[in-house]
Amino acid sequence: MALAKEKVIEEARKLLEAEGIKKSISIVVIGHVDAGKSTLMGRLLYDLGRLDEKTKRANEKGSENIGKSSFSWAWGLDGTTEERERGITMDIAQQALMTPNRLITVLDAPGHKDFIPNMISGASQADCALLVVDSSTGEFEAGFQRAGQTREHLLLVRSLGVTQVVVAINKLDQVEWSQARYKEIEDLLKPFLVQTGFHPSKTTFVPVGAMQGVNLAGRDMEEAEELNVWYKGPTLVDILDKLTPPVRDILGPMRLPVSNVFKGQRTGAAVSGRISGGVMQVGEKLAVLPGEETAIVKSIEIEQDSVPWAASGTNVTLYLTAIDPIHLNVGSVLCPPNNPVPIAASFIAKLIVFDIQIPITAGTAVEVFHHSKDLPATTVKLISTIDRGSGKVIKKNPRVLTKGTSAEVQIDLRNAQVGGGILSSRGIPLETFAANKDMGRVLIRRGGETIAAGVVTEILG
Ligand SMILES: Nc1nc2c(ncn2[C@@H]2O[C@H](COP(=O)(O)OP(=O)(O)OP(=O)(O)O)[C@@H](O)[C@H]2O)c(=O)[nH]1
Repeated sequence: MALAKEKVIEEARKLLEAEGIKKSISIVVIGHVDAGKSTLMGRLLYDLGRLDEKTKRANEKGSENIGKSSFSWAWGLDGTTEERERGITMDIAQQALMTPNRLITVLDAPGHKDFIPNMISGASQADCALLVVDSSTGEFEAGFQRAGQTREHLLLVRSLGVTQVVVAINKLDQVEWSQARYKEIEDLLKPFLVQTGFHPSKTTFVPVGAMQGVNLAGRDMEEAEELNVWYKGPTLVDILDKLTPPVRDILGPMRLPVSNVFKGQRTGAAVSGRISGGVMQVGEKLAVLPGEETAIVKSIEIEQDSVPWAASGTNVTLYLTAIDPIHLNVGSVLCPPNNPVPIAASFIAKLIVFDIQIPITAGTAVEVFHHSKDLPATTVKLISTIDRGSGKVIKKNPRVLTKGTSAEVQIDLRNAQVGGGILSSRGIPLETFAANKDMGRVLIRRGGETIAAGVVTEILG
């Protein structure tokens, strides 16, 4: 028997307010190629008891066999997730970390070449970014200069509404744990972070050595001796444990943007994603947008546990009945049939333009990337350029948008059938950023390259 909605909301509220309960938060790991992202996460999983000895040893052996023993920690993330065992291909690897006060979902993008699109789907679900930088001589500079990914990733997560960032300054063992080098990198990054729109109070720096596990969960070890001479601050885990959790809008309408679809033979249709508003419960009927289909929630899983209901901010797997799995797609949105997400084909977005060579003009053919889906669109009208700091209009009706500009732009989806015809020409489920943060973030791409990112300010139709 399903509980009355009010009852579920009441229970959710009680649970959220309860003392001692772990607050959930999602982080996306970003940084230049080879900065040590996977090593850091693999080692952290191990230190926090999420990677067992057997897997660790198998990874060491496996990576040694192919002559890449220095990558053994990264294998903890890249090879053996539960999802892989179930034979599911994922856009982004998800891992859960447990710190004393936080349940942290880590969104890590596997693969190198097509990294940016994967990172984007991670970033569009994240509350916080963990930026890993390589402190070795020349390497930080390489990652930070124009073509390096450090700047681009930071700009991207910020323009998608992520406001908190933790910067792990890694590989300090390569520079003899030099405090001066640590300070130098911090001093170079700080002004850039402010300029990108991160408030200094939401920015934390931490020195680490991911490979040796120095200052991740602790630094009570021989390898940390040199660091301990000058660093008395928190460990990475201490910092993660104090991240500000997202405000959960449990009273708002329920929205579940689908980030993965599983079509198991035994289990039937299942979807996963992070609830971005409201509450849902077993037995509830949900609309699957875009389209006319509905489904019934057969069961809800959080972290492999079956639960009767789930609230906004939680990553869930839903098993569904009364629907043909053919109607479930990555990018679909599940919501109550009586309070659906608007379907939009034309909207205004506030964008930040990336480091592009060819400027954006009115009429540029682009792709809108929203919740793991790419859709053909046109920048119909360049409304104004905006000062990033004050938010004031600098120029109305600009002729072109060049790199680094902030602007309001009208975007129309083009008449095209996409992704097996499921997302039709009539539009996509979209809301303004003010109504729902997760539903109101978009990326603009051109020829596979991300050229701008931002938030939806108005739905035109
Ligand atoms: N000396 C040293 N090497 C490290 C440290 N952390 C990572 N590495 C090495 O740096 C290399 C790259 O590490 P990865 O974890 O694969 O880096 P990544 O950022 O995930 O790389 P991509 O997935 O290619 O973007 C590996 O050879 C690691 O062993 C560290 O603290 N010290």
